[in-house]
Amino acid sequence: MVNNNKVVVFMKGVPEQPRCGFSNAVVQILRMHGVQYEAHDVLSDESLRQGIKDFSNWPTIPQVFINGEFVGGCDIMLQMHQSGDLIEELEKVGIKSALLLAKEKEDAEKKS
Ligand SMILES: N[C@@H](CCC(=O)N[C@@H](CS)C(=O)NCC(=O)O)C(=O)O
Ligand code: FES
Repeated sequence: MVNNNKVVVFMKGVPEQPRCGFSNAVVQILRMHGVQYEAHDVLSDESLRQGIKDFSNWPTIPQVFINGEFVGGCDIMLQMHQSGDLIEELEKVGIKSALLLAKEKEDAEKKS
């Protein structure tokens, strides 16, 4: 499952309707960066809810995987967003963040 897409998210609810503030925060961060991802609702599958915790050895939901590797939950994603590390991690797997694109556009306009 974690290899189905470059970015895979295990969350409570669905991206269109998150059912927890922590899951909602991850959805909002990924939206800001314009990232396409696959999401799984652990509330609709109790075995997935426990299974993903055992798999990543991380006790809570949400969980974000990039290129099959566990990256973190809400706090880590927020930290990576604020530090700029998220842009770098996405770039490593060939995803260009929408925030980076916007910044490049702005810089180009300043020059011209
Ligand atoms: N500090 C966590 C917040 C997430 C969290 O605390 N999740 C709790 C409440 S939604 C959780 O998953 N508890 C276990 C469960 O509901 O299965 C993070 O950075 O992701
Ligand atoms: S469902 Fe209550 S804090 Fe996430």
